[in-house]
Amino acid sequence: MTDPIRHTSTDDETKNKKRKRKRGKKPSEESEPRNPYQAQQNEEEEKGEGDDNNKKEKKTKILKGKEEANEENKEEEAEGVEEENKRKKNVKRGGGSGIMSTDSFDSLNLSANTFRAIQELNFQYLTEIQARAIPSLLIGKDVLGAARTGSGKTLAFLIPAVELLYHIKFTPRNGTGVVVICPTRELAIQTYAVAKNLLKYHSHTVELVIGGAARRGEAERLVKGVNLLVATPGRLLDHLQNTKGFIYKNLKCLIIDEADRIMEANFEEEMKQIIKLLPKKRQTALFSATQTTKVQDLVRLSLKEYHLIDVDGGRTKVTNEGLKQGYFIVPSEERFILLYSFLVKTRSKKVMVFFSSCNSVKFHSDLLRYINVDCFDIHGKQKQQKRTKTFFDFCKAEKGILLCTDVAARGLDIPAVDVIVQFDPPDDPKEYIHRVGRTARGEGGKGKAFLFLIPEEMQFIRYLTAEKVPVEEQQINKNKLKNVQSQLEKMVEGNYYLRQAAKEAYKSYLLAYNSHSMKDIFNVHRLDLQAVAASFCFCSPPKVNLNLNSSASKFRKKMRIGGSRNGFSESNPYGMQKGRDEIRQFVRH
Ligand SMILES: Nc1ncnc2c1ncn2[C@@H]1O[C@H](COP(=O)(O)OP(=O)(O)OP(=O)(O)O)[C@@H](O)[C@H]1O
Repeated sequence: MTDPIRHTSTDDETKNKKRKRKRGKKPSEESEPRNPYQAQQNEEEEKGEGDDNNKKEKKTKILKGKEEANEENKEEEAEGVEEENKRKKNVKRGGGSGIMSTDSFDSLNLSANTFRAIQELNFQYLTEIQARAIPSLLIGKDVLGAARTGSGKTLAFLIPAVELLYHIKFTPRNGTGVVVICPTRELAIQTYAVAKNLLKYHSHTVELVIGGAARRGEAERLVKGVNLLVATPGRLLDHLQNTKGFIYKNLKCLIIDEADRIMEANFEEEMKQIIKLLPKKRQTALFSATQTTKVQDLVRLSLKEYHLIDVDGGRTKVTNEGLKQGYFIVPSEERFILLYSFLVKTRSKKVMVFFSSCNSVKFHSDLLRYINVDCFDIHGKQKQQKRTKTFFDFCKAEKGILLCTDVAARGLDIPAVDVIVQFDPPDDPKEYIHRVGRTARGEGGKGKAFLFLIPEEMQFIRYLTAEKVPVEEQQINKNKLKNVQSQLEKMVEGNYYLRQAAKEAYKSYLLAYNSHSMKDIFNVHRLDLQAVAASFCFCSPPKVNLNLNSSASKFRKKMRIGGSRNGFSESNPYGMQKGRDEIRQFVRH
């Protein structure tokens, strides 16, 4: 069969657009809280410090000489210093719009081995969250850390974790001293890679335990002694309960990344059990870009006296400076056509497209490939090996399209993503923030994000605005939309596999819609099924067994028990959160 809407790739761009992250520019002149472990540092470090001191002494002499020669400039300099101090005051405590602080890594007095690993990353200055969280964690405080996406939270908790292991001289015989819990396997893989890098010059052991991986190999490594363990909740609990010889009684520090996500319904129970099993006498750190009341539950459950570090409190917007955000109001039947036209236009870019279900990712990736739009796809129904390979391949790619579910919404630090498309809307504004946070990361990062909404969903913008997310409507140039609907319909009709995939995707779209947490906006009963079917390339709605009414009535019943029909109010702008009986995140329909 010939492809009716094949497009050529002869105009493939050759631009090499590797972007380097900008770094902080000015060194700090303020003295830093001293690392309490400093006195214990070993000979190797002392030698390093000795060299440093010599250099510092030399530098001071040169500066002194210069000062004497420039007596007359002193006044000007003093003014300059005052200006600089004012500027620093702003930047240091979040007054600036960037993410960097003026503190450098050498001000932290880290062990030579950690410092060397950081130097190799070419990082010189701390980000704001690092400048504020690391000193507190180094002195053993519990921390609840909030800072926008892409602002360096990973190092903010991993550096103190590594320093802790170093200073208490943990060896494999001591078992696990630090556990880091991440909500998704890919995020755990990424965090493990950063931890491994930081530990490069240390002798401590680091391991990863995640669902979908070979459990036995993990167990064997745990028994040998893993000092820093990165894990997803389910697999961690499994090992805590079932792996004999896994020593966790010496645990000194528990770190929970994406803390609000970790407390979503499908992890909450596991987290409670994990916390019950782990030693009570330990340090705990919770981090996320977004906080919810659920985080407060976790705080009560796991933190003692803690430092609340909210870097972005008081900002007028919660998303990154370099991020331009827009939304399209597009009728259901034109959604795929708009996406297709958009992806063809942005072929030279690195784009992530979010869907509400695994089946939808699967169908759309099959369909796009079929019409010669190459793409990656990642979702929870794939084997872990494939997921991991896709993740790394997309990380390495300079351009390309990744279709994904919210499994890729949190924490992933994929280099140089240009555009985020939310083809299906997120479950709430917080998930929106995490999705768009996959671009414009780090200091000076730039990117674009586009949200697709059907006219019935327009109210969602109100909730984004209330959460300080600046979005602007984008006009659709109808002349630029590819006129391929009838060809697509014929193509899907004529291909058994595509037709089946389309049917599954259509069904999953409706089920995901039905389980949306903001039901007053995303009401499945208001959808025009003919138009929805068209967006899945059907000329009329396919027959699928949904039983939406029964789930909807179950939902309504639950809400009545809760005492409120919709739960909307000023203080609860999303409504219906507490009583929701179906969790849409990571849907596996
Ligand atoms: N001090 C630093 N200087 C320069 N770049 C840094 C620094 N610290 C971290 N980065 C880089 O910034 C990027 C974002 O960091 P990270 O992934 O830790 O963000 P995050 O705050 O955890 O984001 P998210 O909320 O999305 O999980 C990474 O590529 C990281 O290597």
